[in-house]
Amino acid sequence: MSWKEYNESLVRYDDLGFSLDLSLMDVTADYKAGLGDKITKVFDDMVALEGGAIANPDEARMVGHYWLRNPELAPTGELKAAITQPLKDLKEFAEHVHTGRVVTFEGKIFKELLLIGIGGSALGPQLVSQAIGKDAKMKITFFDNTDPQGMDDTLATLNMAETLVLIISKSGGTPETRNGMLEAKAAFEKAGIDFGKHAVAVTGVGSKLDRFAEEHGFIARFPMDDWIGGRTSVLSTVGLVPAALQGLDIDALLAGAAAMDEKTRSREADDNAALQLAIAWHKATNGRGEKDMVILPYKDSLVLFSKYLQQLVMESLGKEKDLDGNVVNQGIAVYGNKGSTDQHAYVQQLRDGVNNFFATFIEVRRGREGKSIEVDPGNTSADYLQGFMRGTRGALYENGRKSLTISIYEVTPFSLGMLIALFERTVSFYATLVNINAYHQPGVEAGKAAAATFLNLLGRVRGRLVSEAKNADEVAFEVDGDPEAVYHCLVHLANNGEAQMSMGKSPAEDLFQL
Ligand SMILES: O=P(O)(O)OC[C@H]1O[C@](O)(CO)[C@@H](O)[C@@H]1O
Repeated sequence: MSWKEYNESLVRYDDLGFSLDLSLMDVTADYKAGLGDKITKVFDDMVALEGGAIANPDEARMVGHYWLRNPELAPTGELKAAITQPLKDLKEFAEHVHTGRVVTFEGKIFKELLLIGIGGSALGPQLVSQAIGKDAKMKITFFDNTDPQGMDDTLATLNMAETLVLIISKSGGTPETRNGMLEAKAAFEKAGIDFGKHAVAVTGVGSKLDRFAEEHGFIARFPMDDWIGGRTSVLSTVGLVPAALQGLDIDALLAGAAAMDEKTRSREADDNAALQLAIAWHKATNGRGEKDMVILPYKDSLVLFSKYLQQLVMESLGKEKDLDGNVVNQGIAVYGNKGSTDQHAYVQQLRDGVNNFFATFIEVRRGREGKSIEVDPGNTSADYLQGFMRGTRGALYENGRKSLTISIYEVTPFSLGMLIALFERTVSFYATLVNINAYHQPGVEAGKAAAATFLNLLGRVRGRLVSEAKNADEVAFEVDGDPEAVYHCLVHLANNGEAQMSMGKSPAEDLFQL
């Protein structure tokens, strides 16, 4: 670590108040030179992707999230209109909600939002509201799971009579989101509210959700296009409808992303933060995901950034095969929370334990608006936050642990847009470096199919319960199922009031009856 390396490795965008310090990643000029041809391909692939090539060969889709903040880039007028028109519509809709032209079932102003979605249809909106939503016009809560207790707990915090429900699902067929919507609908109806008059859908045109919304007279429907992936959808209708309803500055969010896109579109490799970051990931992980990425924003409002990046990075890069069909089992594991809090949790292991990670510090230069008190002579809380961040970087490096530091001036819609765009493009670049498709998610389908098989078995097991006690082997024989899977069905039914269970000495001896 040296002053010279710091100066030489820094990518600084003074006009954006942004810098990326890679001096503690030890990426040498020779390493970069060794990636020469791949770097040319990185730029060529990006030109093709932004030009509307089929960048997701498996699903024969274009990948157009970069157009969302610069619709002029969209390859056709039709695609451009598919961005600009919904943007205009959603702004107008938010204004109508705020000014009372769109009102509740009882003719009152909507004051709260309940967003129902999962994965990319929730994580982006959650990040945005946590990061920049402190003065939001409408309070927002989320259903992002099919946990019934979680939904009950969330519903209990709402004033349903004043709540607008946003159901967000690109495919319109995701079971967790469908369940959440049906649960909310039942709760609203129980409270005497016409659900459709409180509901808005963001989904693909013609999807199951779209049809449901039409049939149930939803107040509004916003389209989500197939050329936007869920994990890169935060700057589409998915993120912008809730953000506009919260009264957040969506133009600044988009402008921040557009500004970072502009900088990182440059073929000047040394001045391209996304490229330098992708190369640093490659060096740290040996291009094979050998190290995990620990995200440490030193700012409470960015606490969800690691969760957001977890999906963006892991769903994009976690792939079994490369583009030539070779088994490569790629990916980079992402976790984190915030500093300095994590110094009192897992940073001990980072410093002294297994060296299987590289850290990403996110520095927010300004501590707070206005004056600070001195917490001890001469020092403020912000001084401490900075001290802990600088100290941790140094302590990690001393022990051979790599880190990089991204600095922004403060967390604003603009800077959040920049950060989102930076990581989106870094993921695109890295995917080219390691020759994988970042834009499909075949692995998720396996879990969905297995869940459907379990639900089918559960239905059959449920039908075999009688007043006479049976063990799992007996029921398994009757339904022609695997005894362990049948046992879990029986335990589930017993724990949810649909069966009685008496414990034996082992699961095989447990008995179940109606
Ligand atoms: O918006 P949808 O279609 O409900 O999908 C939600 C999430 O599910 C996934 O498709 C994975 O199952 C994610 O990629 C996506 O963000």
